[in-house]
Amino acid sequence: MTAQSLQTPPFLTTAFPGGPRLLADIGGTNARFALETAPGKIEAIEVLACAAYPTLAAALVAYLASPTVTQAGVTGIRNGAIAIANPVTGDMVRMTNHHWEFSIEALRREVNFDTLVVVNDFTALASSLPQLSATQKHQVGGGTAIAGTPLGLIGAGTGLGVSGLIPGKDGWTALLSEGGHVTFSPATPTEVAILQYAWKEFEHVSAERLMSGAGIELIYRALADHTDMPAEKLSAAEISRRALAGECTLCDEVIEAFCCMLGTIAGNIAVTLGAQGGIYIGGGIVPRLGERFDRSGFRARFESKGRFNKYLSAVPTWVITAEYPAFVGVSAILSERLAAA
Ligand SMILES: Nc1ncnc2c1ncn2[C@@H]1O[C@H](COP(=O)(O)OP(=O)(O)OP(=O)(O)O)[C@@H](O)[C@H]1O
Repeated sequence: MTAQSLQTPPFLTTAFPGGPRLLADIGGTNARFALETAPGKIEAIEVLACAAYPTLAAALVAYLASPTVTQAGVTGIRNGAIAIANPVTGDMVRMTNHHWEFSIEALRREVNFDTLVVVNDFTALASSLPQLSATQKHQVGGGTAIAGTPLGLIGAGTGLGVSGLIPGKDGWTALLSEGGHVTFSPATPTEVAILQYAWKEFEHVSAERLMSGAGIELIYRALADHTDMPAEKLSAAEISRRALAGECTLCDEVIEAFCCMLGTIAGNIAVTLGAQGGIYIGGGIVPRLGERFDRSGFRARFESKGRFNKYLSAVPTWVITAEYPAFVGVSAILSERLAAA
C-alpha cells in the first residue's frame, strides 16, 4: 500500500461546494484510490491489491477507513467517481479480468454518497490526455501532432485497454472502446508460431491474450516451445526483470516480441481512428520497460503498414509517464456530471 499526493495544474485552492470527492482507478490487479479536496488537488493516494479484498465495496470501505484518509482529516465525502477495467453499460458492473461485480446504485447507498459515477478506465484515461504536461509523457518517434485530429490510446496491464479522443465543436469525446479484444494479427513468421501456440490455449486469440501481463508469460512459453528451449514458470515481472538485466536471452526476445506486437496494434488504432494527434501508451507494463521500449522494434513496426508507412511515420507516439493519469480524467468526468445534474 502506498500513500502519496499529486497536484495537476492549475493549482486552485477553492474547495468544492459539495465537499471533497473520492476518485478511484480499478484495474485487474491494482485498485488505486485518492481524494480530490479542491479542483486539481489530488491527495491521499493509496494503491490496494484487488486480490486482498473480496469486493470493490470492501476495498473502498478499507480505503475510507485507512490512516491516510483519517489522518488527512477529510470527512463528509458525498461524491465519487470510479474508473474501472471493463465495459460499463448499465447498473451492474462485472470486471473482465477480476471476479468483482457490483450494482452501482447499491455501492452508492453502501458508502452513503449522493453521486457515484462509474466509467470505463480507458475512457477516463483518454479524458486526461489533453491535460498531460511535457514532463508527464515521453515521445517515442514520429513528428508533430496535428491539432484538431483524433488521439489514440492503448495500455497493456492486466488487460489491454484501448480508447481514443475525438475532437468536436464542444471539445473532446472519449471513446468507450473494447479494442483490446480485437483478433490478434501476427506480422512475422515467429508471431504466426506464437499465435499457433496460443490457439492451443484459447479458441479466440485476442490482442489482449498476448499484450498483457499474462500475455508476456504466454509469449515466453510459446517462444520456448518454438525454439526448443526449457521454460521455467516465470511471472511477467520476472521475465521483464531478467530481460532488462541482460540475464536471459529468451526473456529479452519475449519483451522484444511484446513491443513489436504492440507496435502493430498501435498502428492499427492510428489508421482506424485517423489519429494524427498521436497515439498514447499507458498501462502498467510499458512505462516499466523504460529505455528498453525506446530501443525496441515498437516504432518500426508501428510505421510498417505498406502504403501507409509515410502516413504513420508522421504520427507521434508517447509513453505516458504520469503516475496516476486516470485520476485526472475521472475527476473531469465527475465534474461534468455534477455540473449537468
Ligand atoms: N515489471 C513488469 N514487467 C512486465 N509486466 C509487469 C511488470 N510488473 C507487473 N507486470 C504485470 O502488469 C500487470 C498489472 O498491470 P497494471 O499495473 O496496469 O495493473 P492494473 O491497472 O490492475 O491492470 P488493468 O488496468 O490492465 O486491469 C500484471 O499482469 C503484472 O503481471
